[in-house]
Amino acid sequence: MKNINPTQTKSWKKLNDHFKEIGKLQMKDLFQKNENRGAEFSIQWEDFYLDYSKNRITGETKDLLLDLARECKLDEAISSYFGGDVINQTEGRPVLHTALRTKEDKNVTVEGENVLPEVQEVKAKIKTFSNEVIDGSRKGYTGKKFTDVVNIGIGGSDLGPVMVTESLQFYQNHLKVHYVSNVDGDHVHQAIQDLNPETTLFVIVSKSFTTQETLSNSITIRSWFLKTAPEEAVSKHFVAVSSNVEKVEEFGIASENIFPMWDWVGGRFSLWSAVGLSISLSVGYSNFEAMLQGAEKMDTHFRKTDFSENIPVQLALISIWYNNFFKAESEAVIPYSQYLHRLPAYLQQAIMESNGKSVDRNGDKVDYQTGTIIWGEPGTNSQHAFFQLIHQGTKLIPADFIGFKHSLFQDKDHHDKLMANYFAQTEALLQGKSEEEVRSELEGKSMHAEDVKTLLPFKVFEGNKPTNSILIEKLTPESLGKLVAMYEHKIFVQGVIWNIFSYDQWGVELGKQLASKILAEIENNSVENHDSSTKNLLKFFLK
Ligand SMILES: O=P(O)(O)OC[C@H]1O[C@](O)(CO)[C@@H](O)[C@@H]1O
Repeated sequence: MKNINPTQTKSWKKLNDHFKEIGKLQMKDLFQKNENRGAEFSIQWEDFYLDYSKNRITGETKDLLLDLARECKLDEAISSYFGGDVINQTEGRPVLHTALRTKEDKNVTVEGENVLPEVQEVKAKIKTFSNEVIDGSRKGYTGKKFTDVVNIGIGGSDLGPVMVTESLQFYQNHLKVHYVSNVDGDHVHQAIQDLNPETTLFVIVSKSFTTQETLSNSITIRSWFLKTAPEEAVSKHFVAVSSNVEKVEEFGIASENIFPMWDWVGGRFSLWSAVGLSISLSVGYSNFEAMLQGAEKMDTHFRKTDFSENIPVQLALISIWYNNFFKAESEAVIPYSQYLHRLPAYLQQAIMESNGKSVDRNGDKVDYQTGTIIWGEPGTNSQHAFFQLIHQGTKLIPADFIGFKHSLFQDKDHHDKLMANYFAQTEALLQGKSEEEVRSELEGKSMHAEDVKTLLPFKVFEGNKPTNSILIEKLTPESLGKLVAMYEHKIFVQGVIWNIFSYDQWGVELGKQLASKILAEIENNSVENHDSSTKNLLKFFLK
C-alpha cells in the first residue's frame, strides 16, 4: 500500500479551505434549497438503504472527499487487501478474513498457496460438528444430549460470537450458549454454577492460546468439570479454536477436537472463521453460512462499486470529515433493535483496536487525528439515557442510526412506535427547535411572558447534528453479515486514508506485561518499585 500523508494531498488542503467556508452551514438550509437532497445523498443497495443526507456536506464536500480517497490510492489499497498482500506489515501478514466468505471456486493465495481448500475443510468440520451437537447424535460422556454451550474467549474470540448470537437470538435452536470472557472469577463461577457438566459443551477460543483470561477460565472450568466427570470425558466436552495447535494439545485437547484458524485472520475480524463455532451451534450451520454470504455480497459491493455509490467508502469519508475537520472525537452507533445490543461493544474493538494508532506507516508520529471513539446503545433505551447530550450538549457527535423495516415477531404496533422514534430522532437532530418555535409553543400554553423568557434558552435545540440512517429490510443472518462487513470495510478505508496500520494492536501489550509482573508481586506479597500511586494501591490491596 502506498505511503501517503493525507494532510499533504491537494484534496486535504482543499477540504481545509472548504471547511472554513461551510463549517457552520445549517443542514436544514441545504434541505430547503434542494428538495432532492434526500435522494441525492443516499444509496440503495440490495436490502440496504443508506441515507447520508443529514450530514454537514454539500456536493462539493462529497467530491473533495472522493478526491482524497483517490489521492490516497484507495483503489490500489483495496486490491492489495483482497489480493492477500502483506498489508499487516508490522506482523508480516496478509489480512484475509474476506477469504473466509469467498466463493469456493475462486483462488486466494497466501505465500503462493491457495488457502480456500483448507478454509472449506474447516467449514465442513464446523458444519458436521454443529449438526451433530444440534441433532443430538454427538453426546456427552454419560450419553445425554448437549443442552448448553460455553464459549470461553476474550476480545475477538468473544465479542464477535456474542454479538452475533445475541443479534440472531430469533434464529436460535434449543442450545443455550453462554459466554465467559473476563478473568474476573465471579464471571466464570456465576456462569457455570447452574450448568450440568454432563450436558455442557465447552468451546475454548483463542487464536494465540496464550491469553491469560482464556487460559485461566479454561483451567477453572476443566477443574470444575473434573470434580464430577472422569478424565476421559474431557475429549467429549472440550473443543478448541486456535491457530496454535501445539499449545492446545499441551492443554489436553485432542487434535480431532481442534478447529484451526490462520494467522491471516485478525482476532477482531475472526467471527467468520471457526471462531464462529458457537454461532453455528446456536443458530445452525445454514444460518452461519447465510451470514457469510451476506458479508461476501458486501465485499463485492465494496470492491466493485464506484466510490461515489459505495456504502463503506461513503461512511468512512463522512466520518473522516467530522473527525479531521470538525474535530469530532466520537461517533455513536444506535441500533433500533434490541437484538443488536452488543453491536456497539463489538464495534468498539473492531474500530478502536484497529485505528487507535498515532504512528503512520513510516513509523512517524502523526499530526492529525486518527481513530474515533465509538459508543452506543440501542434505541429507544438510549433516548432515555444519553440523547440529552447529543441534542443539547456541547459536543458534536455524529451518529449512525440502524433500523429495520420489519420486526421479527411482526408486532406492528410496537414496530411502528419503535420506528417512529428512529425517524423522529434523526429529524429532531437535524431540525432542532428555534427560539421562535419554542416561544410560540410556550405562549400557546398561555405561559406568562416573564416565564417564557426565563425558560426559553433551556428549551432551544440547535439542531444541525449529523446522522446516517441505515435502513435494512429485516434482521436476518444475511443482512447482519452485510452490516458487519460494511463496518469492517469502513475501518479499512479510514486506515488507508490516515496512513496507519489498522491490523496490529501493539497498544494492548504493555498492560499485559505489567499485569504479569504485578501478579508475581501480589502472589509473593511483596510490592516492588512503582510510582507512589501504584505502590500505595498495591499495599492497600495486600493489607
Ligand atoms: O484469541 P486470542 O489470541 O486469545 O486473543 C484475544 C484478543 O486479545 C487481543 O490480542 C488483544 O487484547 C485481541 O486482538 C484479541 O482479539
